[in-house]
Amino acid sequence: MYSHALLTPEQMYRADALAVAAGVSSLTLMERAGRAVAEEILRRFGARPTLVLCGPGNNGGDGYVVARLLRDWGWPVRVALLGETARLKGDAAIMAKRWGGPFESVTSVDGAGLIVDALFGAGLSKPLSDQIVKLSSAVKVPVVAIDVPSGIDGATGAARPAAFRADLTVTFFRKKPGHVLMPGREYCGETVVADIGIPDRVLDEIKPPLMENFVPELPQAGPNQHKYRRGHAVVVSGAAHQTGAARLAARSALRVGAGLVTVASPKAAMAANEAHLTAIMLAEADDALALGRLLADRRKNAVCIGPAAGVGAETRAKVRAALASGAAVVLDADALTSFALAPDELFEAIAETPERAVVMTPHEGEFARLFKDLVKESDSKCERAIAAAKRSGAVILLKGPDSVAANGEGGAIVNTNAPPSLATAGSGDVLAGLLTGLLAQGMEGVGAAAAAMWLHGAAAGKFGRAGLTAEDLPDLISCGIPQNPLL
Ligand SMILES: NC(=O)C1=CN([C@@H]2O[C@H](COP(=O)(O)OP(=O)(O)OC[C@H]3O[C@@H](n4cnc5c(N)ncnc54)[C@H](O)[C@@H]3O)[C@@H](O)[C@H]2O)[C@@H](O)CC1
Ligand SMILES: Nc1ncnc2c1ncn2[C@@H]1O[C@H](COP(=O)(O)OP(=O)(O)O)[C@@H](O)[C@H]1O
Ligand SMILES: [K+]
Repeated sequence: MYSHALLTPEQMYRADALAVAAGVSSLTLMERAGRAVAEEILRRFGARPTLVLCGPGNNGGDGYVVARLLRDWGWPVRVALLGETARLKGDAAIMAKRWGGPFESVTSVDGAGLIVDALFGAGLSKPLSDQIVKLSSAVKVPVVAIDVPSGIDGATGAARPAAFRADLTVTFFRKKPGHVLMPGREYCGETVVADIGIPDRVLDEIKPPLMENFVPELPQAGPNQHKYRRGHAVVVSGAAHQTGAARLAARSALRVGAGLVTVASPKAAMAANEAHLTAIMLAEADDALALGRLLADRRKNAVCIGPAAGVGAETRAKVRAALASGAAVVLDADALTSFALAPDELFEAIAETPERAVVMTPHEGEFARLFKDLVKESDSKCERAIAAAKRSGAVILLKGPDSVAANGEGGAIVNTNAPPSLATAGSGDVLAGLLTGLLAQGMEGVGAAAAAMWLHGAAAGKFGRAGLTAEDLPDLISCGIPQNPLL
């Protein structure tokens, strides 16, 4: 448990304090932190002139340890201090003394072949000064950041207002949200988590509600499996000239293991759908009433509405019919936009049957339409998704390079395996279909959302760097997952 937890800087301070209370000295933690960074440097770089930029707090303290060890191992090392040695306190002051070498002031990065960024870590409390911003943009050599690249907010991943661009970031015990949320993830380069001896059991007290996504445990078909036991997913088709999105979703639902999948089609779109469907079934549902009748068959236990559904009253009525059916519901794209002028109507309809799963899959634009006041940049993507889940009564899968799945209990999972090739038309439809197929197989809301995000990213990852189209994705989904690169 908690092996993929993300700790905010505050929770990390708590973990630190609990470890100290359990008998590990804070100076030992700092020594191990610095040693872990120095060892990672040694693994990747040959000896070269190294400049360690140290800030006024414990991040700087870790920096002195790195400087001392690299120097003792024969590297040419310089230390630059932001502030004065006389003002250093506690463990950082002790480690500065142990370094024992000269201190320069933080003015330039000239002459360095490697920069160790130990300016600010968890304690970043205000925006970087103009001088540091300038310095960060002047760096042309590899950067190894201690804990987080200076300027990145560990809680949100935001750059305040700029940050060092690291090739390698070494953090301790667990990652922070800022390591996985954008833009922080990009600024970190490769992120390594080092064990510095903080016992895992401190997490039983902290109970961190955020985590990084990981290889999902998927429903398994046993030898006595029967297609009706694997769920029946329904995907609502758009109008005659907008049927492709629903078929992408339907194909993905089938591929991910739903026993049966039916496309519920308007009468005028039946011919187009019929021409393209084979294993997937087709049923006519011309309006909300007909959709309600189709979903009255309780074996149809998960329904997806939104991909190219059309924006307006008809889609709103179909959403209400889906929500009233008792099946698990995935609301995507047009199903969300259709409620832009009256989001509370949607939330009230969801509240009528609180026991079944509803998952909404907005991208940032759709999110802003439904949750106008939850778009403040100062809030982390996790906080925004959690607030939206609490308000709407649905699981929120807020998409992007760092998709977040959140539930109303305050938990959130950040996905990190999605390559940028997924930014292609129709890939969201595939995600919605995967989610529907997993819900049909009985997965609960946030678990299904996390698994769908992971499968989606893994499928795209199997393709080359360019050329991926949404049509390729369903065929790249294999549920015998390859080894997770994150583990
Ligand atoms: N488990 C832990 O929590 C451990 C933490 N360690 C290190 O300790 C660090 C946290 O140390 P601190 O709490 O001292 O925090 P930092 O060293 O990150 O920064 C705090 C200091 O920087 C100043 N400051 C913050 N933002 C500034 C800005 N933009 N411009 C100028 N000054 C600014 C603050 O006033 C304070 O003096 C971690 O990032 C990590 O590197 C390690 O020593 C090992 C264990
Ligand atoms: N830069 C990116 N890196 C990784 N994944 C991305 C990126 N941009 C978009 N995605 C993913 O691609 C999908 C796009 O969905 P969406 O915005 O609904 O597009 P569409 O409506 O065209 O299908 C989402 O799952 C999103 O998380
Ligand atoms: K740093």
